Amino acid sequence: ATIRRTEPTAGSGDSARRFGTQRVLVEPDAASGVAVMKFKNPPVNSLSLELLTEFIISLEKLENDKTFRGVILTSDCPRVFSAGLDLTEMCGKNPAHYAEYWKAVQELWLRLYLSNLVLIAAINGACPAGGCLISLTCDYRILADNPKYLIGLNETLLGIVAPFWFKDTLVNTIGHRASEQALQLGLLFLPAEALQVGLVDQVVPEDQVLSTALSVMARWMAIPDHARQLTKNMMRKTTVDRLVKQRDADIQNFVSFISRDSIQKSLQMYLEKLKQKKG
Ligand SMILES: CCCCCCCC/C=C\CC(=O)SCCNC(=O)CCNC(=O)[C@H](O)C(C)(C)COP(=O)(O)OP(=O)(O)OC[C@H]1O[C@@H](n2cnc3c(N)ncnc32)[C@H](O)[C@@H]1OP(=O)(O)O
Repeated sequence: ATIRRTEPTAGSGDSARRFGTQRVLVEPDAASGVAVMKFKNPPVNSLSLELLTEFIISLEKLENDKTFRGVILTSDCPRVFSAGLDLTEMCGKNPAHYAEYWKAVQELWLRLYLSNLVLIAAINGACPAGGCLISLTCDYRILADNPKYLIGLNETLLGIVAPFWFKDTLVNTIGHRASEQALQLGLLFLPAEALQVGLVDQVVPEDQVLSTALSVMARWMAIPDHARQLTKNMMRKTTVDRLVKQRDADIQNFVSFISRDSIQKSLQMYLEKLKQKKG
């Protein structure tokens, strides 16, 4: 994928210190050691191969810069945090493309789930499927209180199956029984329900999502990094190792599953339904 980096804006002030790429804006605050990373892939921040690649690059840059200890993930697109994996990347393409795409999805998850940074999701919009997965990799989730901002792993509604590492990430967050129901039914939770089941940690008025994320971040950053990082590693490494051990097999499973005629038909019908919703 071609990556176009955004140039720093001329002049002084915050905008002058922004960096990032075309689809991932990074607003760094060196004084606090916190960066706000905003997805900007209109209209719905679907996780295209380009967005995944740019996300990985921006994250790596922040991980390697010792100035930064915390990152807030949020959306630059109104009303949507992320619509999840880009369905057009999984429809009508060839097996090599599916393999490349899935490898990028795995890579992002691996890097996020064991990131040394404190990651906080400031969920300012709808958050289905892959969008929910990204938020689940964070250390803390804050969701805007809006009945349109549904969150969950709704894969079964599309006729597809969340892979084991999506499932593991959910189970680690809300437990086995709640995950069993949520995954089989493809549940998309309202904010209050998401809070009740433990899918998010806080629900706040829409205009307070970012400020809440910044105050929560201060609390997490008060903990010595080495102790927090080792603890995070202890909690998450087994889950990550499961995928690392069978990464290639997982890609092969994805490619053969997604290439099935029946799955292609289901995805195409789902995309059609999304488009018809407007008309
Ligand atoms: C053995 C291993 C097997 C592994 C199997 C595969 C596992 C796959 C795992 C992951 C699953 C996913 O992440 S799949 C994606 C699931 N996502 C969704 O179901 C969300 C779909 N989108 C919506 O519900 C809505 O778009 C929204 C609530 C997010 C926003 O609604 P809004 O009304 O604001 O916008 P529109 O619906 O009008 O959409 C605008 C525009 O965007 C297109 N669109 C939406 N979502 C996607 C998407 N995920 N990918 C690609 N394109 C998407 C939509 O069609 C509209 O397009 P047009 O403007 O051209 O009409």
